[in-house]
Amino acid sequence: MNVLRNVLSPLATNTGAIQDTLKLVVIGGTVETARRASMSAWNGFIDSFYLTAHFSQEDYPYDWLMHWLSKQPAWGRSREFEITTRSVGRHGLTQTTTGDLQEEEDDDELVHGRKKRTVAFMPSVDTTHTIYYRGHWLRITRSKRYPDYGHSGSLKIRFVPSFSAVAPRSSRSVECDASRLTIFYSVVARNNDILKKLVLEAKRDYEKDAEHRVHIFMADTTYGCWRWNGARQKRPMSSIVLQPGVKDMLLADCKDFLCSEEWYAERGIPFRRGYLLHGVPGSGKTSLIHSLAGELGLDIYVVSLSSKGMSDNTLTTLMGAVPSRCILLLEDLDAAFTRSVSRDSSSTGAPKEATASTTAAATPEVSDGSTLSLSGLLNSLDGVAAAEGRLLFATTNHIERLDPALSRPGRMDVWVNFTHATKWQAEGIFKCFFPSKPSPAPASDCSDIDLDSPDATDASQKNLPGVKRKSVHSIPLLSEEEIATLAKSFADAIPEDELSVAALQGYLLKNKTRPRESVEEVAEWVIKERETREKLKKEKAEKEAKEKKEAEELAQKEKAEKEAKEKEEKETKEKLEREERAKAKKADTPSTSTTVSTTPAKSTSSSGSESSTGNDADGEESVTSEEESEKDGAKGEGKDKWVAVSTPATPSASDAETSPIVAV
Ligand SMILES: Nc1ncnc2c1ncn2[C@@H]1O[C@H](COP(=O)(O)OP(=O)(O)OP(=O)(O)O)[C@@H](O)[C@H]1O
Repeated sequence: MNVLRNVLSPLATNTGAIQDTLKLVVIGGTVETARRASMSAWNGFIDSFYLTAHFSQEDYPYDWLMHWLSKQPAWGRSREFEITTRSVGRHGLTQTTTGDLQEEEDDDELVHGRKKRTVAFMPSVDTTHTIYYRGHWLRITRSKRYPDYGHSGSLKIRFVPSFSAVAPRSSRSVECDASRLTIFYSVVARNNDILKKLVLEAKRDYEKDAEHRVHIFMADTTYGCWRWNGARQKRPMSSIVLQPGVKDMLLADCKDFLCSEEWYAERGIPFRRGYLLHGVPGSGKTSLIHSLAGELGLDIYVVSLSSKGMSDNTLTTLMGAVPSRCILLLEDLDAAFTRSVSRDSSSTGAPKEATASTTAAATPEVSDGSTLSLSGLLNSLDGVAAAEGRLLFATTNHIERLDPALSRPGRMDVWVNFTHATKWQAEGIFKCFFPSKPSPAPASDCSDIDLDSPDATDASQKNLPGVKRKSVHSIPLLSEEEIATLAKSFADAIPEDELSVAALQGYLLKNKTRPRESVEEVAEWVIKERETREKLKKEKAEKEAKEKKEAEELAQKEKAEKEAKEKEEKETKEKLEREERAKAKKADTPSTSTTVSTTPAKSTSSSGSESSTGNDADGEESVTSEEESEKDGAKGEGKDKWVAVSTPATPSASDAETSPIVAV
């Protein structure tokens, strides 16, 4: 008791101080709580005047707004922002910049042969910017949002491109990030009209910029999603040289399909259309699809069925995520089940485990983890989850290798055969390369025209979109008649259906400033081309023969090794078995009878047989025992033969009676 009193006594004397401290704590806490409450009330009050719109990175409006933002002059006054030379938004439009940088940069100029990069200002992540727009102050916050993992505990992260996914055009790989970006737009306004106006303006602006481009999306088999892969300049249909009527037929068919949704719905036909472009390599299949996409204003979604990690599920997911109006491109359909990018004879193209007559699921397990089956492919193309309104284009170099189920009408409605260049095509491509007068078509196709040339009389051409103001190459512009004559001579020198259009293009590219010479030298080139092809063919055949021989030799060697190994294993096994039997035999011998009978073999010949019938049920073992005994005996050659016999540990009376064995 005294001890306790001693402990508490100092406290009792300081009671006043403690009380004061407690008062201070209570008052301080109350004041802080009141301050926080009032702050949040004030913020809530202020926020109640704001309209806030959220734009998520997964959807198109996000791109529109990012595109719009990158063009806002307000960035000139901003104190925190990101500067990027990368294209802006998922759709990667190259933006013009604002302010001083734009004046200093000239996008068209080349520096040491490389194009100058355009610089764009972007809102940095997790900062709030204020922009004045049509009499309103907009508060803009771009922030990262991490996926909601749900309550089930099963975590499924959907990977979406991070902002840095706006990759350079040349890049095929796009950075992935588990987070998504969101933009919040807050504006003080009575109704949401101002936000609607903003979104519409951003959309219009964006679409205007997108007008001259075709956006390419690639299938990402790792995450089962689409990745933006670049925006390409539209290719005019006129730059594709095909037999007369083919382009027009395809274009008309596509247009007709795109405006026939109701017609399909009324008849209960799935609103899809498939085009199979088949034929030799370098004949313009892919180019035509790009050109059609540009003409129809559609994006292209590319799937390579032979890509690593492709499976039925992944393909179904991808097909389900394709937007309603687009071109879905299945490249190299024949390589779908071979996991081979090569198109030589070793690439069968046909499903390995499904014959052409069956559509049964064949799931070839291959080392790269791809488990795409034919039925999986068919289901994803026209199953319940497949998108409506898409134009499916499939290309193949080996139509004969396709499963009929894949190419039947309903899946592939229109087939177009692409052959080697005809004379007609040769003439056409020559004219495309050497136009007789400046063409308004984009410079990347056939109009690499030097407008500084004295022949470029039409000054107005200089302002045409897509026409470069300066060209590195000066192409002489010939008269229409001369071009026609040259084109005719060129076509005459080209053998019908022997060389690919791509090969002709390659030749003309080398001679793009020499139209006359290109015609003079074309016959020689054709001979060289034939020789080269023959040489390549021969080399290929030799290589294949060598590879085949090596493979056969290897197979034989492996077989011989395998056989030798098997033989060795068999012998080892037999030896072990023999040893085990001998051991077992010895183990059967009673420990007390370790004494070895030294009865001469002569006199125990009968006892030996008796031992096999007496103690051993197993005659075989007895024989072995005898054999071993013989072996032992053989060691003492010239002596009498001795056999070892044994007696049970505790011989029964009957045994004692019958056993002829005498332990010495
Ligand atoms: N008919 C054509 N008209 C114009 N250019 C063509 C034509 N065919 C091929 N080319 C040119 O040849 C090149 C290769 O063409 P493209 O890739 O379209 O051929 P492809 O048939 O798809 O070949 P592959 O089967 O190997 O994929 C392109 O640069 C293209 O400009």
